[in-house]
Amino acid sequence: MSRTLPNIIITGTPGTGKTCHSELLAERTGLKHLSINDVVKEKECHEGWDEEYQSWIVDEDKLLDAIEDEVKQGGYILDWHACDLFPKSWIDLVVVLRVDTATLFDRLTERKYPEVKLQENIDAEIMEVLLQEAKEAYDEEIVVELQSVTADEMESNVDRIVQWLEQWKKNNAQ
Ligand SMILES: Nc1ncnc2c1ncn2[C@@H]1O[C@H](COP(=O)(O)OP(=O)(O)O)[C@@H](O)[C@H]1O
Repeated sequence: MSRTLPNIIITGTPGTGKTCHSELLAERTGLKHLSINDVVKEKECHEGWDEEYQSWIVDEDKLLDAIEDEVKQGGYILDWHACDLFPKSWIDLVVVLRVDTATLFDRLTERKYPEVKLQENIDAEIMEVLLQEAKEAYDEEIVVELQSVTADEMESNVDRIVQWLEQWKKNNAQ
């Protein structure tokens, strides 16, 4: 079944700006912002709470089952810190947000992340874990890496995605 609207993943290390970008993009385009964190919580797609990391232990199969019917219809912005679990056939664009270490440190400190989680996320950003994950899971030409340090960058990132969306609509017009 072909979609009349695309699905876009906005991913990156926690604190890179996924939620801010997703909300702004949803506002500008009418695409639906799907915060996977909220789905995990609300639909209980998890196997409990990890005290050390202060986060849910996600049940990926349950999560995919919970969103499959909606997402397959198209028009979703999937906002999450992982991307390689979503089937390739669901996804049209993967945006990987990036920030420098100092900025990420400040943002995560402000969020009062536990030390172990803070360090792990800083390391993941330095090692480009999410970018590699995205490139391995999807065709490289649909993976876009964007800087997300300043508000101006967020504006231009969202503008770019809006332009991409318009082009996608033209290419997929029936
Ligand atoms: N491009 C940006 N420029 C300035 N501040 C940003 C930018 N992106 C995110 N932020 C700030 O960083 C923090 C984390 O953003 P958020 O969207 O919640 O990240 P994520 O969803 O990736 O964890 C927020 O306080 C937000 O205002």
